[in-house]
Amino acid sequence: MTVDGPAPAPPLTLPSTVTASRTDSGLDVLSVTNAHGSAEVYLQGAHVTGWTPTGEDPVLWLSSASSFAPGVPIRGGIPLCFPWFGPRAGDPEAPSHGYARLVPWTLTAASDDDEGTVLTFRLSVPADHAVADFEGLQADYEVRVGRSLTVVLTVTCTGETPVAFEEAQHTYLQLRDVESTTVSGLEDAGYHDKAAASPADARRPAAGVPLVPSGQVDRVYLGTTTPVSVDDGERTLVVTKTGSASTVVWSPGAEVAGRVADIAAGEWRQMVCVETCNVGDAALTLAPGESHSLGSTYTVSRDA
Ligand SMILES: O=P(O)(O)OC[C@H]1O[C@@H](O)[C@H](O)[C@@H](O)[C@@H]1O
Repeated sequence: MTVDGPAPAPPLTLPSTVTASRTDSGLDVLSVTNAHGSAEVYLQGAHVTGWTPTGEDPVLWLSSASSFAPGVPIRGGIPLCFPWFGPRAGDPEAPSHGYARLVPWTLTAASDDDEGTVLTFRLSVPADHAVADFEGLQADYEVRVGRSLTVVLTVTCTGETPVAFEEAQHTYLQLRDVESTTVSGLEDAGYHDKAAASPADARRPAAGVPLVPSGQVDRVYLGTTTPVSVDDGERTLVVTKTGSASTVVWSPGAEVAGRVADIAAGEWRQMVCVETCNVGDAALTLAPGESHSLGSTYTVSRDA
């Protein structure tokens, strides 16, 4: 089968583990099923919307109220935030979390190995989303679907001047109930509390204890490079990362979720975002010719 999406030139031959289809709304999606697990990846945003290891329950939360429309971010899975995170400083009209999740990426390779299926994508920014400050950046993304899931975003400075940017794998993890879930691995890190009443009050010291998210949680943990474990009482999801110096944890809570059109009533309880990232003080600058890779590996184990 060949991919009928935006400009893979020449069209790639897909392994038998991968099928390509197009939604009624015109989005191209790749479905992966191999001996180790299954996954779905939309070309828009190179967005992994689902991953289920064989015999497990789905690991990624996907909103039942999400839009699946060209140019609209998908709510759930692994949105890629790039080349900025949140609102763009000094540009209130710019889309939240950058343009990478809004535009189709090009599938550049698809193959199987002993551990699963590997898909790679390249971001080609259309003119209506191009931002001059970031024109010198090339972004490539590798998705490995197996017993674990690994995603790696590699950014290369191909221009002639240094470029600064932010990046995040904004992963929504599927839970039983966020308010009885324990997030461990960040307790020794100070954080910037985006939910604080005033910016002057937003810097917080390390909590010293694991986080049990209650109500709205929106935190940028600083200086975090080690794994984060998310235990919902039935299973533990572990996020191991590379090339990342910050971690965002986001749970909207009832009040904020009630104002988000693409989160259905009560569904916020079944997810938490643990985001492998380089944002804020951890933003990166690449000199001409330099590359940087940001990676996350997700594993799941049943609690005893
Ligand atoms: O609605 P969006 O643009 O996908 O963002 C969702 C959330 O993403 C989180 O990463 C941010 O820290 C939150 O502040 C934000 O509300």
